[in-house]
Amino acid sequence: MTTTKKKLVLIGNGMAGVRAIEHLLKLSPEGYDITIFGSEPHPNYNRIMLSSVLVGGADLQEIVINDWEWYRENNITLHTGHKITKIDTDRKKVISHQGIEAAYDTLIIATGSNPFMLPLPGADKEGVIGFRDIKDCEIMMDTAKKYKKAVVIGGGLLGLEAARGLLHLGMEVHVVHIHNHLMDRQLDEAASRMLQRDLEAQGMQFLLNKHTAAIKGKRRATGLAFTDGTEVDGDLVVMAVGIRPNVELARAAGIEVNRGIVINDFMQTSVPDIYAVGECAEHRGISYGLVAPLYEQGAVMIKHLVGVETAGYAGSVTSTKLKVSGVNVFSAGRFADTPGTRALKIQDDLAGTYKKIVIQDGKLVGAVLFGDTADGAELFASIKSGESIAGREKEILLGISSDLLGQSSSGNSRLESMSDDEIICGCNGVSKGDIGDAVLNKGCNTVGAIKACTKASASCGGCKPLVEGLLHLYAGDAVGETVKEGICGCTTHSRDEIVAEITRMNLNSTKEVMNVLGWSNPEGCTKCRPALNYYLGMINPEEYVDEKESRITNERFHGNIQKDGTYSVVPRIYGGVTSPADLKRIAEVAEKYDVPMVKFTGGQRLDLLGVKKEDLPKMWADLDMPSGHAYGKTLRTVKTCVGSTFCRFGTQDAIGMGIKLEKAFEGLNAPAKVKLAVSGCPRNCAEATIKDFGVVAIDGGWELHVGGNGGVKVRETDLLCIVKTEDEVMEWSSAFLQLYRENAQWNERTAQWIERVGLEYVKKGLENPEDRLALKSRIDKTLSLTTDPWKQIVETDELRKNFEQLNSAQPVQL
Ligand SMILES: Cc1cc2nc3c(=O)[nH]c(=O)nc-3n(C[C@H](O)[C@H](O)[C@H](O)COP(=O)(O)OP(=O)(O)OC[C@H]3O[C@@H](n4cnc5c(N)ncnc54)[C@H](O)[C@@H]3O)c2cc1C
Ligand SMILES: NC(=O)c1ccc[n+]([C@@H]2O[C@H](COP(=O)([O-])OP(=O)(O)OC[C@H]3O[C@@H](n4cnc5c(N)ncnc54)[C@H](O)[C@@H]3O)[C@@H](O)[C@H]2O)c1
Ligand code: SF4
Ligand code: FES
Repeated sequence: MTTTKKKLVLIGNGMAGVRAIEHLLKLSPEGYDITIFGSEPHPNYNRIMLSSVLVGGADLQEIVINDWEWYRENNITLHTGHKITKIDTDRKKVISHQGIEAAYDTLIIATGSNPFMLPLPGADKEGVIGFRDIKDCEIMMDTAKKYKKAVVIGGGLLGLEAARGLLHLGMEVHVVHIHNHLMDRQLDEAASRMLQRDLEAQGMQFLLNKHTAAIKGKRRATGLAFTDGTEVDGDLVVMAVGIRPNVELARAAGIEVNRGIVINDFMQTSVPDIYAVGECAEHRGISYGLVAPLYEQGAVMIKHLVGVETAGYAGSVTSTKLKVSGVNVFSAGRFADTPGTRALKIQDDLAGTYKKIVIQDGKLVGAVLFGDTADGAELFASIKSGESIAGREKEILLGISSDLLGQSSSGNSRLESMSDDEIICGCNGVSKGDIGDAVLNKGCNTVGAIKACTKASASCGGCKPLVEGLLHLYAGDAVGETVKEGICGCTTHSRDEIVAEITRMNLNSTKEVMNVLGWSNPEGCTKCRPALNYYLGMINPEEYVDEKESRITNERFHGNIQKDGTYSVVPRIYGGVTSPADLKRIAEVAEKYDVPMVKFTGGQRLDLLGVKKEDLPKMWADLDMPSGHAYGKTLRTVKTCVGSTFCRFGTQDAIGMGIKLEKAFEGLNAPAKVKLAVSGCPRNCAEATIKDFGVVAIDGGWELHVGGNGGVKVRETDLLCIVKTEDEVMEWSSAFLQLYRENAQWNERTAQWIERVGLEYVKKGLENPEDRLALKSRIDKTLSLTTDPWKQIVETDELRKNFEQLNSAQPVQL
């Protein structure tokens, strides 16, 4: 007899909700039919890491916690970009704004928070944002390309991390704070002043004790006006003044709501079969805004749901660490001096360190650290344990980091006596047991390996001392050498070592490389898998079979995914020269498939935007034009000016040269995208001097320029050499691109590569004609094997079926 599974619906595809589902899958893998609705168009990602994305420490792909594959593998029905607008508690179903309905036996609400947007005059202007999601991050990155000045309102954790990111993006940043010291919710004044001084040294500017009265500007924000009559300029205003639990949906459904959705110790709301977890919930009067307590709530909730005996959730003590590089700040528990508490402080202005511990009834109840935060994890463990520190206060104040494996008052090592369930890494919900498993069963013998395997210490880094302590506890003498930086957390091998080993041992699959070179994470990650796939193809173009599944998402779909989940289709238009017939065909296809926007790109071609993924192969077939590879790490465009064909200044045929180059290099796999341009005279209308390879015609020849970039960090090219003939242009461009392909790191643009290795290195590599010809013959071999991906899919039944299967899955936007 088949038993029907219970239906579980989760509203909110964020950190707390999906973490709870992970627990459910462990405890009751077959018990529930799970449906998840998320209003963002992304799979579950690590919101914490948005701060790292802004400072270039991670890219959006790297912050995905569970990719689309995970949902599929676990038979979870996922609706991204679907906001639930109604919970019908009588009929036990939820309804999305697009009208999708899903019935539930159990409902979990995990809708998180909304940034609190100060209701100031002008708050609705363009350029006024919060900092909460990928969209906000993208707006900041885009704005920094066009504007120079940013103002952040709020000098808390979020505001300072946003400000650091904007500084990194090249903006001038003012932080406006309502109190007289920063991070007033986490730090006392002494620590806060030290923090301010260090952040000022990084270029951040502060306006303290300021009350914003209005946002200036007409359509777009241009700055702030304060109640004291002063003003500050800013083309971007980021509000980071706290968050508000997202409760409207629950309130409208008649669920009891206070500040957050009111829950009991098992995360049950006032309505039967409806739970709430995460920032949207309020437990014993507290709505938490950090992941560690939310993960704790989720674990208890799921045990309760599946009937595993558990104590109720009793609330959490929290700790925070500011994620700004070059500044170490830690705060935990009740850090303020209040009646009944005693505080011990030590401040070293020379070393720039500060430490305060707060004691009540012989127990540690709070701590603030600045400058040296190594003791943070241990202090936090002591606060949580509630152990007596009577008689040891000064010892603790003077430094207990060496005490990690020392004796606690109970006589056991504190780390040893922790239970396996205890969370070590709050940011990633990694327990002591998970770390033990990584060391004892998965061969991790360095902190880097544990990080790659479990994600412990991968976000704020605050737990690193505890992870180190546990590593020593479990591995003893087998602890590995201090880890040297590998290409990602899965390995300690550098790019050069990997390429050398692939060549030496003739390795020919990503799996083989990972096995042979002892990857700590046998599946690899989004950083190393595409890199290995590229290196293998670059070294062995004839034998290596490209692994589609190791490619970045856009390359798997042969189109750029847009923020609404649709795709863009950009056919190749060699040198920017088109014909009436091609234009007609593009227009017909655009009409036939209801393409919402047709746009000229900066690379002189047409972009059909907003294409449904199921229409892609049909459109490619109807267009019958090669892919423009607008999505890949490959040759993008060759921009040309009209050159001598029509322009009276032109000295050479720029169009002809450009088309020749584009036809030669289209489809070439490269470490990163590659853009070329050809100008017909030094007036340089094709902007060749901000391209990876730029060709500028001069009287009787061509200047060849390399390493330019026009993106976030504009870089003018370096002059490589001057040549006379078109054949020489082809020879030098081929040799240059192959040298770059063979030597650059994965994801490294030519501009970064040349800055790293130096122009002299490049010139040396190319100066000898024999070397040039050898490089050219290697690139020619690779180029002879390239095929047009659209055509291949259109014409090959099996590939088309594979694509359709990929298609029926969720899009991968990150
Ligand atoms: C930049 C930044 C840095 C941070 N750094 C840290 C840190 O270092 N350490 C730390 O502990 N915490 C940090 N946090 C806080 C942490 O990210 C949050 O506490 C955590 O993400 C909350 O998880 P949640 O699931 O409750 O909410 P969320 O992760 O916000 O998930 C809620 C999801 O529900 C969706 N949703 C809402 N309403 C609906 C609806 N009606 N229908 C469908 N979907 C809906 C939302 O779109 C969202 O995707 C940071 C937050 C930010 C923004
Ligand atoms: N490293 C981390 O742990 C981290 C990083 C980012 C965000 N977060 C979490 O995200 C959430 C949001 O962070 P947040 O910093 O916005 O919240 P917050 O409440 O911690 O800080 C907001 C700050 O803004 C100030 N403020 C309030 N009104 C103001 C006004 N009108 N003008 C100027 N300043 C004003 C407050 O004094 C406060 O210091 C929090 O839950 C936080 O814990 C954590
Ligand atoms: S670069 Fe020279 S040849 Fe080309 S369009 Fe400009 S002026 Fe004319
Ligand atoms: S606690 Fe933040 S990375 Fe572990």
